[in-house]
Order: sequence, then structure tokens, then C-alpha cells
Amino acid sequence: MTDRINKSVAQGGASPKHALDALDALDAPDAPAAQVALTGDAPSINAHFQLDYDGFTLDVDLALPGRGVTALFGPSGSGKTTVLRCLAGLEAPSQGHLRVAGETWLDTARGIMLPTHRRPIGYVFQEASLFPHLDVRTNLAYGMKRIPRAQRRVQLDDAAAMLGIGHLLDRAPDRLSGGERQRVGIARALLTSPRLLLMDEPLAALDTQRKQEILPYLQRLHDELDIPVVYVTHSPDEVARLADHLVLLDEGRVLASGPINELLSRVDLPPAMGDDASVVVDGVVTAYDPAYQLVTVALPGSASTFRVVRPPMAIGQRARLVVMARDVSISLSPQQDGSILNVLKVTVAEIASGATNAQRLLRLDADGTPLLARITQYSCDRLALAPGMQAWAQIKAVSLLA
Ligand SMILES: Nc1ncnc2c1ncn2[C@@H]1O[C@H](COP(=O)(O)OP(=O)(O)OP(=O)(O)O)[C@@H](O)[C@H]1O
Repeated sequence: MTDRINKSVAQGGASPKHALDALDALDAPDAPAAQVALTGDAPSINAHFQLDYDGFTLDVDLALPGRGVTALFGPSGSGKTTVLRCLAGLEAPSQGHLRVAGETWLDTARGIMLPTHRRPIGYVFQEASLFPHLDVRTNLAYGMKRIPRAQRRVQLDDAAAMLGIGHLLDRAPDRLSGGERQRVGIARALLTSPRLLLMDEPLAALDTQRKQEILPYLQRLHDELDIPVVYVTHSPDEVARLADHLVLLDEGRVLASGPINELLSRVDLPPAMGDDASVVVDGVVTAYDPAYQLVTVALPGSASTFRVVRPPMAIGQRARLVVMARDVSISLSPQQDGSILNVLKVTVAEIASGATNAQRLLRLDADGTPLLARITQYSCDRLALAPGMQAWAQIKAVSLLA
């Protein structure tokens, strides 16, 4: 039994929900993880999974970038975890294929199904299941053991430093907070030198404060590691902070898939309907005014800039801005005498119904950067807004995530 648990841990732990079948799937002779040739180009992930449960059918085609974070987002029961389990080899689709970085992990037509323990993946669940009788260092070392030394891409000290757990290495797991345990679980998954990191709601079991503590570490992984991550979440905040690519799932199907800024700004998709509808804009810091603590962020390929009050940031640093639809108002002339810092010239690209009859949702084009504005239907009619019109977007608040 211990051996079976060891193998589960080598994959990054197991949630209570799926612990038993994960253990069964991992119960196979020790074998090195499959070798995947790394090329200079970002490898991509191509998949088709078809699978039937009683009352639920998963039928998805996925073409995911081999770099950055892909968020799987959708309502409860839409199939997010099932997709992750298919990627891990913990579910056997009746039909499908999976190619990761040019390597075939699944091809039902050819009878190929690489077992989980031979897939070079790290799996992070909602709660890390650490060995209670081993200290953090030994728990971490377990993840590394199955990887031959020459193939280790991540070293224990580096993973510990990246997750901020260097000072906890001699601690027993029962003396860690929930957030610390989860950081250990993530470090352990990294130490298997995965070619693909699968994270199933890794922050869901943490309270808001712990989530805020751990998010910067996940952003750091995103910035510093060249391992593609498929990340399941219900949280729009986590999507906005971490995701580069978004897959929207609904009832076992892919509703839409694409770069996050494209998908979040589509007025026909569910994220734009919610109260927290927002867009993300990736820019670069071009100036810092210490007298007013004002950071200027330029948008790529555009003359538009945003200004945000922030502690100092380095010129040239990448910065992600989040602009909520409810914080954007519209005027037909540039307001020079207001207090709002960010007033951008825009074209009204599309007008859609809002969440209620009294609201309208506008997609705006700010010199190539899409924005959303939620305004009242009354204002929309009073200004006689129509697609193609020029206007000014007044942006009351901008969050800068960097
Ligand atoms: N082993 C199983 N046998 C039968 N049905 C299952 C099994 N696992 C999942 N399902 C069903 O498949 C559907 C998709 O489940 P899944 O866990 O993938 O959804 P999800 O989007 O991850 O949901 P949540 O956000 O609530 O975790 C659900 O209807 C679920 O009840």
C-alpha cells in the first residue's frame, strides 16, 4: 500500500474525491516517465476526448499552447475535472487522441493509451496529501526519486525558493498552514520535472487571505517556469491573474477557446454576462512618476496608455491590467475637467443586451485593445450609441497585477 501511495505522491498527491481510482491508475511497475523531445519552439497540446458517463457526455477538441497557463473555466459539472483526468490518463476516453509536445499519449484508433505513471505530468489537487510522518524536505524528495538525476529539470532548493518554503523544509506537515501545505504540494509536483502541470482548483480549499498569499507564487511560476499549466478554476479572479489562454466548458463541450483577452471581451460568452465582467490587458511599464506614484503602462501595438497609482515599478516590466466593465463609462467628448485618470479614445464595436433589460454591454476598441463597458440602456439611448461610433471611455478603476 505504501508503494501505491508513493506513486500517487510522485504525481503530486491525490484528493479525497479521486484518491482511490488515482491510486489504482498509478499502481503499475516503476518506470521512467515518458521522454518528450523538447524543441526550441513551444510544443502544443492537441486533444480530442469523447467519454460517456451515465447522464453526462464529454466531447471536446482542444488545441492548447505549449506555454503559459490555460484555464479551464465553466459551471459545476461542465467537465473540467474530467478533462484534466483525461489529460492525466486517469480516465480512458472511448474515442480520442492526445499529443503533447509531439508525443502521442493517447490514440484510441491505434490502441495507444500511455498509463498515468508514464506521463511526465505533475498533478496538484485541492488539498495536498503529504506523508504525515515525513518532514517537508523528505516529502519533496519523494517527487524527485522517480526521475533519473540527468533528467531533473527542477532542483529541490530552487522549487523551495520559488514557492517560499525554504524555511519550512524541516517541519512536519501537521505544523504547516493550509497555504503552506499547498505550496509544498505544488513544489512536490514541480520536482517530478513535469512536461505538463495539471492543477485542479489548487486554491479552492483556502480562505481568501491564504489565496491572496499563494497567488503571487503561482504568478511567479507562470513567469519563471517554462512548463505549460492546465488550471481548473471557478474563480474569475484566478483566471484574470494567471491565465494566458481560456477554455470555456459547458455541459461537456467546449463553448470557446482562445487567448484570454479575446475571450473575456466577447459579449456573447458567459464571462461578459456576470457582475464581474472584465477584460485583461497585457502591457509594459514605460514610465514612473515618483511624485505622484503613477505608473504608465503602454499597450502593445497601440498609442493608448493607462496610468495607475502603484509603488515603484521598473521600466520595461510587463504588467497585466484588469478593467471591469462596470468601471467604464462613456462620453461623446473627451472630458478634460474630471478627476478620472484614464480616458481613452475608442470605437464602439458592438452593443449587446446586459444582464438585465435596463443594461447594455458595449465592446469597445481602444486602438486595437478590446474593452467592455456596462452602462444603462437609458444612457445608451440618450447618447444614441451605435456600432462604429467614436467615443471616449472613462475608466474609473484599473487593477494592475504585476
Ligand atoms: N466517475 C464518474 N462516473 C459517473 N459520472 C461522473 C464521474 N465523474 C464525474 N462524473 C459526472 O461528470 C460530470 C462532469 O464532472 P466534472 O467533475 O468533470 O465537472 P467539473 O466541471 O469539474 O465540476 P466541479 O466544478 O463541480 O468540480 C458531472 O455530471 C459528474 O457528475
